[in-house]
Amino acid sequence: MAGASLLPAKVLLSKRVQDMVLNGEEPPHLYICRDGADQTEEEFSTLSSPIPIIDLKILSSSETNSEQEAELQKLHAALSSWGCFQAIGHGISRPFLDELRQVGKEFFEQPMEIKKRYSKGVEEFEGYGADPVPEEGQPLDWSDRLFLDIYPQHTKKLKFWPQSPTSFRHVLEEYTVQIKALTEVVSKAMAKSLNLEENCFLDQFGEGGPLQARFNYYSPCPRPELVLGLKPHADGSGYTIILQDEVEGLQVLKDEKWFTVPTIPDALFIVMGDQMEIMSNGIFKSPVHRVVPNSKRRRISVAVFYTPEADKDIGPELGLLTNEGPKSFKRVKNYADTHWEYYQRGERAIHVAKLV
Ligand SMILES: O=C(O)CCC(=O)C(=O)O
Ligand SMILES: [Fe+2]
Repeated sequence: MAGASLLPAKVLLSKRVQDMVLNGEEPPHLYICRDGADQTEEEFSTLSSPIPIIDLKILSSSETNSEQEAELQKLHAALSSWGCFQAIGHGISRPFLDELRQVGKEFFEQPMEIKKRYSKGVEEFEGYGADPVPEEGQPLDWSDRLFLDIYPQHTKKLKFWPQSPTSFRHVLEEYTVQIKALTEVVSKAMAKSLNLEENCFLDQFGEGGPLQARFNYYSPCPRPELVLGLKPHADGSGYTIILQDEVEGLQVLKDEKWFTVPTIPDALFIVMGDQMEIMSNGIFKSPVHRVVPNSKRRRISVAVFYTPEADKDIGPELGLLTNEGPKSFKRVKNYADTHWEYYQRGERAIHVAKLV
């Protein structure tokens, strides 16, 4: 144990957190990033309620009525203050969401030798493992992941797609179809909430705007106050759609306080990434969020990142640029790569696109 805690990041990241927990190991030093002195558990739970809930069913109807107008205003308010919302009425059935949670759980709960068939290299993104080695001095996340490119079709690398549980591939393919449809509804609603032409964001993403899925497995931690399941960050995506299980852990930073995202079984949590903040000229916020571990229960989530096509220039929608609201961001390309460089250092990247 004592020896294990001095291992370098590269070696630690070639081990799975899940294995350390099964072996009864305490977090090695490179995972330790907190002294347990931030907000208490009680404070988190009392702050858990105000994250807005938006009914996408109301927003997906093509005819505009007063109910839709009110929901669009709610969406606009949610994204300009929180940068995130709980989506209900999204049309993906509860039994299907349960199936996705189930195949994710079954994958991680298999013996290590089966999971290792889908292993990534420590410097790679795709496959089973942990994030690539961060820069020196950066803490490691108390979690394991399975990261997969899921759309467009030609980007899929099936060697990383689990064959067990046997329904994994089929369920993820079906989820991809449903999420792709959802991105259309959400992107159009966001445009309408800003009084823009409804396809404007979809055009910026491009038809081939990639979708990438990350199955996150947060093992319980014997010293939860010392580590994080996922360090504080804002996403580099356009936006991210997160399916949680019944265990809380995701928190969003607002007004310098951490708010726990409640678990709602049939809701999808949608959080803006930096590229949506840029495209909305800063009206929508890309919030910092993190995952705190639990001492007893494991938590699973499935995050799908929706990102503009890599080579496409994106920038603030012209319809938002007025004398009162001058251009706040320049046009950028391949922002996800820049975001990653900064993420590795524990920093945000959005300033690179900012016009002062
Ligand atoms: O596990 C979660 O709920 C959040 C995941 C997340 O923020 C991410 O993968 O970027
Ligand atoms: Fe995130």
